[in-house]
Amino acid sequence: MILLGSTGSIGVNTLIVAKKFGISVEVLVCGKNIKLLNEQIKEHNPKVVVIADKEDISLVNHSRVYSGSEAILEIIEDASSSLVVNALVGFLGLAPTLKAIECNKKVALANKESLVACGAFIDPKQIQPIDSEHFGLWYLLQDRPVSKMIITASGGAFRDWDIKKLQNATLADTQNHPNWSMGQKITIDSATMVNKMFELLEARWLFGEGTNGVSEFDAIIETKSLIHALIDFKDGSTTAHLAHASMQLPIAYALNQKMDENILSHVDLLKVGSLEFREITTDRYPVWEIKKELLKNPARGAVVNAANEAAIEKFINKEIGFMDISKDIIRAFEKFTQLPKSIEEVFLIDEEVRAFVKGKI
Ligand SMILES: NC(=O)C1=CN([C@@H]2O[C@H](COP(=O)(O)OP(=O)(O)OC[C@H]3O[C@@H](n4cnc5c(N)ncnc54)[C@H](OP(=O)(O)O)[C@@H]3O)[C@@H](O)[C@H]2O)C=CC1
Ligand SMILES: CC(=O)[C@@H](O)[C@H](O)COP(=O)(O)O
Ligand SMILES: [Mn+2]
Repeated sequence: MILLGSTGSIGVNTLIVAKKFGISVEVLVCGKNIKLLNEQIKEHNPKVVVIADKEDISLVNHSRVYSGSEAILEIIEDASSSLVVNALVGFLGLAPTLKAIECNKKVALANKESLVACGAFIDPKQIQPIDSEHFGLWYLLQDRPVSKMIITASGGAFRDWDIKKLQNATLADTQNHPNWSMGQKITIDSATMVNKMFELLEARWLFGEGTNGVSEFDAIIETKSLIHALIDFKDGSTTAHLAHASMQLPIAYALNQKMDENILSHVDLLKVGSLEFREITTDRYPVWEIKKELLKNPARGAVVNAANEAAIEKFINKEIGFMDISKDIIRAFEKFTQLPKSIEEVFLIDEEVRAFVKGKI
């Protein structure tokens, strides 16, 4: 397989699962964590590696090392593996997703930003979702009419905070996720609830298309992250996908569709005792205000994604407070209303929205 983002949270879990199933690793791609990359090279013996910066090439213990985003695309084209696991973070993951699809490779997709920004131009048949909620929906889906798909949110780091204190929350505060251990950006997205908004879009692109496409999607908070997805069927039944909070189960299915062995221990409901559900409210999660409008026009995800990435950059640089991330997103959403008509337009909108949020236009 080709693994993009090998040193991240999903990347590391992917290598654990690949080892368990004896899946060979042809290409490793990462950013700046050369120390971990060197350990991965020793253990998985890839044929080629790609890193972010040219200056770091000499630090990598491998004879075939390339750098930069163009090199990622070239390697996807040249490599013989038919499976690309995309665990890059952010909009930079989109071009590799598109390249893998163009090369007719199967994409095991963790990089949700690909679908959020460009779902209108991606054929869901070429995607196997790694995101836990979409894996849950895929797992639950049967040949029966569905009335609604529901995904769950943990509520993020600030679900129990006094709302008045949220504006002054720090980057370190955002990283205290109650249930999952994940990369920095998605953990911020979880705290703003942008992650769940993105996941509604992801669900819409994956399951909302075609003649039997589902027309209603929503999210609720389940504080223990044991239920990941629910499906309301037209007949009045609701089914739920329960599993412990580990990405190894979705990854295992993405790498190996036939699963006849145990990956996780079962959830013991007697030990769990009780579950708590909460509504996602706009006072704590202001970005939820645009949910309805966004789901009506999911191609506007390109705007929301770009605004979110630019606002997060400002938050990390301490130029804005935590609640301003959502304000910036809403401001951009109100200003940019055009729908991209092509992939090229997605990239143009992305550039323009970033410039707007950063105050350059
Ligand atoms: N973590 C999770 O449980 C889940 C994550 N996702 C999604 O999966 C994706 C990855 O998330 P996660 O693993 O948490 O993120 P991380 O931040 O942990 O990992 C990101 C990976 O991308 C690499 N990377 C960053 N910039 C570059 C670059 N310029 N060139 C090459 N590689 C680069 C990083 O390399 P390095 O560290 O070496 O700089 C790292 O390997 C995100 O889209 C996220 O939303 C979805 C569901 C669950
Ligand atoms: C593991 C996974 O799929 C994440 O997307 C997770 O759902 C994030 O947690 P939140 O529910 O807090 O957004
Ligand atoms: Mn998720």
